[in-house]
Amino acid sequence: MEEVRVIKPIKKVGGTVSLPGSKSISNRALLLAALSRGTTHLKNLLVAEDTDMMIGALKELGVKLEQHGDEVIVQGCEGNFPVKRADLFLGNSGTSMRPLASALAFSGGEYVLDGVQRMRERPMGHLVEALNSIGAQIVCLGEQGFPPLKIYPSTRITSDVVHVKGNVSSQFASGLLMAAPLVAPSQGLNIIIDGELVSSPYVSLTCKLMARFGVIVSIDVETYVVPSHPYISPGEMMVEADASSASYFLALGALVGPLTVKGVGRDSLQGDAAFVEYLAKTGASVIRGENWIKTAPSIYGPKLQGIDEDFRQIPDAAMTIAAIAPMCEGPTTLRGIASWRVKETDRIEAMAKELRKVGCQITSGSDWLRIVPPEKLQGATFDTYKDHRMAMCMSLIAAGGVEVEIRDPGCVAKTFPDYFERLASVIKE
Ligand SMILES: O=C(O)C1=C[C@@H](OP(=O)(O)O)[C@@H](O)[C@H](O)C1
Ligand SMILES: C=C(OP(=O)(O)O)C(=O)O
Repeated sequence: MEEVRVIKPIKKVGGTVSLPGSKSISNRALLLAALSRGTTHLKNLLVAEDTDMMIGALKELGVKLEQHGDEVIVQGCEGNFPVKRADLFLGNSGTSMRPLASALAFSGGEYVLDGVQRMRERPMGHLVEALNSIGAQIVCLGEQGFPPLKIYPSTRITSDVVHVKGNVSSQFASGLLMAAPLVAPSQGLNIIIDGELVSSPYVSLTCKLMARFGVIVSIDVETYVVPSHPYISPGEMMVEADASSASYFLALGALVGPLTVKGVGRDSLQGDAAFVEYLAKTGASVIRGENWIKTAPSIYGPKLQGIDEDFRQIPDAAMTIAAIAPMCEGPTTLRGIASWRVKETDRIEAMAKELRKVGCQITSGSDWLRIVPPEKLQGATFDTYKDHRMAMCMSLIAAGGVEVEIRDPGCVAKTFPDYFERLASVIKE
């Protein structure tokens, strides 16, 4: 029988919650540590499915890596992976698939990169085209433009300029950036992002982390100039808490708080830390410290207000805004969310379907979603589409004072295995 998690109506939350490490930082740090000269000691690393995928792949590639819970010690191999032939299974982890494809493209080995069925439906075409345009030899073994990928040995970059499209996933640009310093020609590699760049804070995050490993990228409008330079391990690195995971608790604080999250704050490297700026527009009270954020209900009225905003910079945390929309006064419109359609599931479709169950009126288009809250919220049993964020988002509906059931709650393991336990720990009534 399929497992279901029942969440009783949540009337009040309180206290402080600490959160697991950032997925985006953890997977970048693991790869950069492997590409580095020297040993890196990573602390507060996320321990979840997505980081298991990256760690498993690096081990298969012969990287020496020791893990003790959320601490990992990586012996860098300077990009010269000891294992030259391997089949890598990367689950549904975009932050493993796209960066590893790039890092292995010029490593002189022969590799197959594959994942679960949904990963086979998530686009890779722009990245494969970009890599092949500068001398990589990558073919898509199934449908063109999608995994599984076969990487044939190549070591030589044939140009100092590469173009990559930015409108589908920023992970293509991030992958190219991280791979570039070890294979760039002596004058450097110019990575030009063509067209709009979605999820741009993740590319800034990539550059900031590359800098921690000794490589400085210079940016001139849409051109990223990456020097030919080895990565040097910073020795030790502390991973900050995951800002996307924080969004569920920050939303709860705004609905029935106050609640404080620890480990992410004003000085965060992550784009999703800006989630609270959108939350504040609903009228929620937000206070930020260096590495903590506290939210509480609005001081202006009994309900938060629906908002109409462009969310292309924070696609993951944007889902949390959609999830609280049924409890807001007036409609909420999310724009700039086309990338939702190619993530763990088609998140626009999934969100529309599930929010209708609680009585919302929903309209949507290729890159937008409009949610009109019901007069009276209904409890529901939610499907989660093997999407960790659908499960976490739908749990928030209980803060509207109704009982909810979450099907396949275990899918949160992708980025937040003990989400429901941490949720239970902040519920006061
Ligand atoms: O680079 C990253 O760490 C990520 C980039 C975003 O993806 P897209 O760039 O595909 O929107 C985000 O949704 C994903 O969870 C993590
Ligand atoms: C889109 C996501 O993941 P991925 O890193 O697989 O792209 C996500 O975590 O919401």
